[in-house]
Amino acid sequence: MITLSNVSKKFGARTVLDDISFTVAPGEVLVLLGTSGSGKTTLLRTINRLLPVDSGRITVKDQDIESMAPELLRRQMGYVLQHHGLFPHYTVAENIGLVPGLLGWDKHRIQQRVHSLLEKIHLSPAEHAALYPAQLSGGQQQRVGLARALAAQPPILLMDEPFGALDPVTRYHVRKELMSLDEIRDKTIVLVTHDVEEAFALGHRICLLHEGRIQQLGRPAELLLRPANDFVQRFFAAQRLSLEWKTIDLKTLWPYLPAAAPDTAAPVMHAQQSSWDALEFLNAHSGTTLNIEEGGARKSVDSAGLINAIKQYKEA
Ligand SMILES: Nc1ncnc2c1ncn2[C@@H]1O[C@H](COP(=O)(O)OP(=O)(O)OP(=O)(O)O)[C@@H](O)[C@H]1O
Repeated sequence: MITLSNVSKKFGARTVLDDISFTVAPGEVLVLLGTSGSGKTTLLRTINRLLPVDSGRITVKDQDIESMAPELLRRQMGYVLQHHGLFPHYTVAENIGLVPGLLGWDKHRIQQRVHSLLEKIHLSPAEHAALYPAQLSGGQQQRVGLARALAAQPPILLMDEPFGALDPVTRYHVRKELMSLDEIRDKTIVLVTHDVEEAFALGHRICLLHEGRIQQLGRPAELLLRPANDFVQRFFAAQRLSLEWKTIDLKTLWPYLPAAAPDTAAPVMHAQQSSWDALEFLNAHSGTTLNIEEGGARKSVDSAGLINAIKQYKEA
């Protein structure tokens, strides 16, 4: 869907993107992660031609973006910003209906789309459509920012720290709710964050950048368990333990779970869930066991058995 080949960019004498190549598959969520100033936003902005590259090539659906009119390119890409980027003097409905209006949709169709999006993001058309952005909470503004990006149904979403302006609790809830919307599910998404937990929660793959260079690009578990270099290793060091538990699902642990007879009274968790989910459950219900179900088979495990299984998996 999106391919970058040897993309480089300088600001003055400073190289901010250095020979970046990757492909984002249709329906994939690629997270650009890295320290401040590593080039994440610059990279995102080259994809919709808000910034020109010095060398290299970017294609969207196999078409070189340089050969496309910027407006046509941007129609395929919703853009979500940290500070929502809503127009302060437009109402919520006008902000969301902006792009469909530019595309010449008729008024009735725009109104229907705005109402349906407001309902999806859990705002009430009657209560919120006529308000101005300043009359909304930060979380509500961020929802409207996403609705605006989705309005004309672009196949691609570019998201720059979309939850970055929210406090940690609101951030977690808004993120969970918005990223599970049906409308989001089939989008191809490139999302910038500096939040490691967020990258692991949202990314099918993570591209870790440092000083404009890709340090490693791969599935979250690959970066964590097979770091390509010392930088990658150090980057995740502080959160390594909890990330490991979140990254390793119960299916992966299956061979190391004790082959105990299932406790018929114990609650059941499907093996697609993470070992973190199982650990949290067992911690919250001390003394209990949990039945893990995988392809019709069940194994029974307690906290000690789970910790032991992780240990064996990592040693294997
Ligand atoms: N328009 C510009 N002119 C000159 N330098 C710029 C410009 N935009 C960004 N830079 C520089 O390019 C480097 C990369 O910036 P960028 O915003 O892409 O980093 P980032 O990884 O998104 O950082 P952050 O997480 O802090 O937003 C930084 O050193 C920044 O100062």
